[in-house]
Amino acid sequence: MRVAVGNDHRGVDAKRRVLATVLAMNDVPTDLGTNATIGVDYPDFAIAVSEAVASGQADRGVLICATGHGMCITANKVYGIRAVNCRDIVDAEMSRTHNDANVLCLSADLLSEDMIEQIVRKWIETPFENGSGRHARRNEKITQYEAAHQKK
Ligand SMILES: O=C(CO)[C@H](O)[C@H](O)[C@H](O)COP(=O)(O)O
Repeated sequence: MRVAVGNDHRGVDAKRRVLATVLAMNDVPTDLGTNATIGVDYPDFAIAVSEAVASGQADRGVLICATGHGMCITANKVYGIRAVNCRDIVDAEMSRTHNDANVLCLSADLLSEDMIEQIVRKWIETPFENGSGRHARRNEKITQYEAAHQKK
């Protein structure tokens, strides 16, 4: 699996753990930055990662900022992105089984690096469940709304 990874200045150390985790799972990470610890703007990196996923250059994306909120808000503006902010492995698992989430957002400030590794592992290894079609039907409703209201 190809995994695009991005972060703001608050997520540089946590991003290194994410990259190492993805590699250890024999998946292929791409670091879309930043490696700067001076203040940057999280939307720049959320958009880069989300567009990589939306265009098919990456299969999934992982984004890290102080809380994960700013990354998640931004990522969900990109057509086709289902981004979630996960704080534990139940969040990670259900966001895959029920929501088919394709971008994972993480808090660098509120999660330990060990917890980040556990979340990333669970989120990458968990397949979409479909749920006798009900999860796919709900995702399709989101996609239809998104397509109908897309502005050029
Ligand atoms: O969007 C966020 C918070 O909701 C992100 O966590 C950012 O990392 C955070 O806002 C950055 O804050 P800073 O004071 O500029 O370091």
